[in-house]
Amino acid sequence: MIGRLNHIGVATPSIEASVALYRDMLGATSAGEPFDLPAQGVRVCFIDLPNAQIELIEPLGDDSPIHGFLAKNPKGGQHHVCFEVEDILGARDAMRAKGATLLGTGEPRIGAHGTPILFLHPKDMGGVLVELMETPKEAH
Ligand SMILES: CC[C@H](C(=O)O)C(=O)SCCNC(=O)CCNC(=O)[C@H](O)C(C)(C)COP(=O)(O)OP(=O)(O)OC[C@H]1O[C@@H](n2cnc3c(N)ncnc32)[C@H](O)[C@@H]1OP(=O)(O)O
Ligand SMILES: [Co+2]
Repeated sequence: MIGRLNHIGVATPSIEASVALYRDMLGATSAGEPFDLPAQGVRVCFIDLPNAQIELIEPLGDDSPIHGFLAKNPKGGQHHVCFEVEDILGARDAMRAKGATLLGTGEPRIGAHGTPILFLHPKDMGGVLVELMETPKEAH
């Protein structure tokens, strides 16, 4: 069911500091412009890699879903992995049937790439917060 790895989500207290870290330590120089996703409670910045992206995420607003993570991991850390799927609703129903816990209402929301996304609770996914993202149509 899952397709390519789209991105690795990395939570950080400072996107600016993390962009500098990835640039200076790892030579990752292709960071895009940061942008806010108020509906998702995060500020986002993508670092392009040859085969995927690093998604740097910073809390945005008091209700950000990553405040808890950063309280436990003040320097930030690997937060989630995002896999592409062809059909987000089909994937949702299949995961639900297999006993995965869908986060939020279970209805897809629009993510940082402008396509529908869902999250699966880490407790059912071997301790990994899994994001499913519908493959952008132009990618077909
Ligand atoms: C959407 C824009 C962008 C995109 O790609 O398009 C993004 O990806 S933004 C990403 C930020 N948004 C989300 O993460 C939404 C889904 N996340 C959540 O709903 C919460 O973060 C949740 C429920 C996973 C955790 O919430 P919280 O930290 O407040 O709850 P707890 O502290 O009670 O944690 C419960 C349990 O889960 C473990 N946990 C928490 N976060 C993670 C994580 N990132 N990876 C692995 N495990 C995680 C935590 O340690 C607790 O475990 P326990 O054994 O019960 O102590
Ligand atoms: Co993500």
